[in-house]
Amino acid sequence: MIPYGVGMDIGCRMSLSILHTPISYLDGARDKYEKALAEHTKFGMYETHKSHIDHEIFERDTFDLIPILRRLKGKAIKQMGSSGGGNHFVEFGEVEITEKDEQVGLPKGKYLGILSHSGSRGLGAEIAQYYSRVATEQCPLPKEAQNFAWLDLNTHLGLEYWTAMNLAGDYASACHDDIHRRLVRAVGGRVKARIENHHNFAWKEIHNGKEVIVHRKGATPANENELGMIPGSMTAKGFIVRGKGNPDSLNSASHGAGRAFSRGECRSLFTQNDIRKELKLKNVILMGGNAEEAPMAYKDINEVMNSQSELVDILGTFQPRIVRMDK
Ligand SMILES: Nc1nc2c(ncn2[C@@H]2O[C@H](COP(=O)(O)O)[C@@H](O)[C@H]2O)c(=O)[nH]1
Ligand SMILES: [Mn+2]
Repeated sequence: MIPYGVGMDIGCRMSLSILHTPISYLDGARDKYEKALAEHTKFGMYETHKSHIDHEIFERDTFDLIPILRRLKGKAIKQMGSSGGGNHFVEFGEVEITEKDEQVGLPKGKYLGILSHSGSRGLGAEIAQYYSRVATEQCPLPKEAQNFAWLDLNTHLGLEYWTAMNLAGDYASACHDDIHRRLVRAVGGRVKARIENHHNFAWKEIHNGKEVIVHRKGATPANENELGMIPGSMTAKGFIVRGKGNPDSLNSASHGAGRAFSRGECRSLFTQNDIRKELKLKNVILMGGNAEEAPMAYKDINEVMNSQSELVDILGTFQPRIVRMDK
């Protein structure tokens, strides 16, 4: 098990709620939806909600049995329902279901959607840092290969990481549920379907008749019939997908459009004015954000989807309309 192969934000994921609400409500009352994002989402290192939910996850023995988790429990409670910095986002937008699918369970048509992107916050970051360091100590490798240091799952430490990683994944999922619950309570409506997936995580799977640990760092699981959400950018459509279980990609697909420009390049390439123009053109409102996360930073998602037509089927799209990010 390679802790760095899972990534430093364990359980970074996409979660899409599809509401029963007609999409015209969003265009008719943009202020209401903006206000909900301003008041009921929290971002970055310092913002947290005033009230916290009693989530089942905090009752788990795991938090008491592993010393690093015992220390991190208080922080995890405080950060529940918040999102990270950088390109983590929460947005309202337009879902269009273009193919009928039993698991999605919705007729073709347009719906109001909430899409969130974030991970396991301080909890996952500290788990990742701690066990990456431990793996490096356990498994001396040449300097240039140190990120590949592993922990054997048949050892105490390996099992500890596996347990902590799974807890961080469940915590990330619970954070998204809390984000969506707060927003739905603020704007009203009912959730008809939820499509979500981790894109930084590891799973025990059978490939070529053998049990292996598949590390997906920046990849969407695309096992046969598995649903997932692949975003584009804050101005481009994202895609609701169903995996084809293609063994050539170890049943995986891309987890987004991916960057065309690094954060450093974005700082010198794009001005606030360029971003404002692009947002206006695509009729998207942005709250927060900066040049590093500019929509022009990303590749063309349509080209990316065309290149992975052997990995996933497309069931629908999500067009962001109001986007909130950290400042
Ligand atoms: N709907 C939105 N999608 C976005 C936005 N900014 C980036 N993106 C897409 O998400 C993935 C996430 O990549 P990660 O490596 O940080 O997990 C990225 O590749 C883009 O396709 C946004 O504001 N809204
Ligand atoms: Mn991510």
